Amino acid sequence: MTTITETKLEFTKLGSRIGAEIRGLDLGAELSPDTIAQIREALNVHKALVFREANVRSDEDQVRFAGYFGPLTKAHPTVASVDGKPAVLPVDSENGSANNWHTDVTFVVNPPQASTLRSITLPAYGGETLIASSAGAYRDLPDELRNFADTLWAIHTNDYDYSVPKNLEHANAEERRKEFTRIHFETAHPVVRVHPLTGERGLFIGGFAQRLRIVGLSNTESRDILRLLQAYVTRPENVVRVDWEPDQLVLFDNRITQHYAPDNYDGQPRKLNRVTIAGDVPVGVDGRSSTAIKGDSSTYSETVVLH
Ligand SMILES: O=C(O)CCC(=O)C(=O)O
Ligand SMILES: [Fe+2]
Repeated sequence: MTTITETKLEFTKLGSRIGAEIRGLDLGAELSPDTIAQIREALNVHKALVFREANVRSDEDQVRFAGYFGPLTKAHPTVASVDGKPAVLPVDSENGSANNWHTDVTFVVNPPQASTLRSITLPAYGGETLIASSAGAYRDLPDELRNFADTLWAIHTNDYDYSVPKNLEHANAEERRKEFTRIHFETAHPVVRVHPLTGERGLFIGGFAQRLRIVGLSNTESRDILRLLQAYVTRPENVVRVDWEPDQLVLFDNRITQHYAPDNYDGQPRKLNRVTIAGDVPVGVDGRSSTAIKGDSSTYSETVVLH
């Protein structure tokens, strides 16, 4: 009888709280179920995984890789995909930079469980992606504040300009904004989300969380509370700064992280493609699930047929 010994993947940690990397894993080839299980396990622990020299050279490679972790979403609820590739969202500096802390697509009731980004065109300097552990942030809260956060709910909406170029001279800024908000979504999510695979708790807020659902609290007051909680997410200890190389893929757990793409490359071209894996409806510490207020996300969540 032959025993197949599977290789143990060696991820190197990039910090104590978030991030690990591996060099030379061939994502251009099919991965075995054991390898996929090891990657999922590493994702549960490290929350953001960097695959360098990954032999990931096409949208097909990226789509196949993302598909190992679950059905894919459409590229975006409102923004157009790469031509003929319904699951692939172009992330192009021509259209601005996501230089705002956010968790992907939290304005819908079932945001992606995980996101992948693949390098295509890189600037000579800058252009990193910062990824933060919202679990580290939750653990850092003083007890009283943590108990308070456990009780809170926030309204997330896309009617907010996080990805729109701030430079008004930018020719298509208004057009981009119209596309981004062409369907108006609003969803109530618990501020503290329990991760369905690990049970770990994290602050589930970010740029689309625009106000708290507390009767009698003004919008300004509720934003002040969100700002206070958000400051724990972006503490340097909770953040990994991922630099980009050609042929690189980054996979992050969108249920327990936020990210930010600094606009620090002086207008040089920068292109990545994004593919997201469909997610579950978040659940708070008391077991209650998120609820949609505005916007039908069912077409977004319809899974994309893979080729
Ligand atoms: O450009 C990046 O590094 C991240 C892009 C991003 O956050 C997004 O497209 O949602
Ligand atoms: Fe994003």
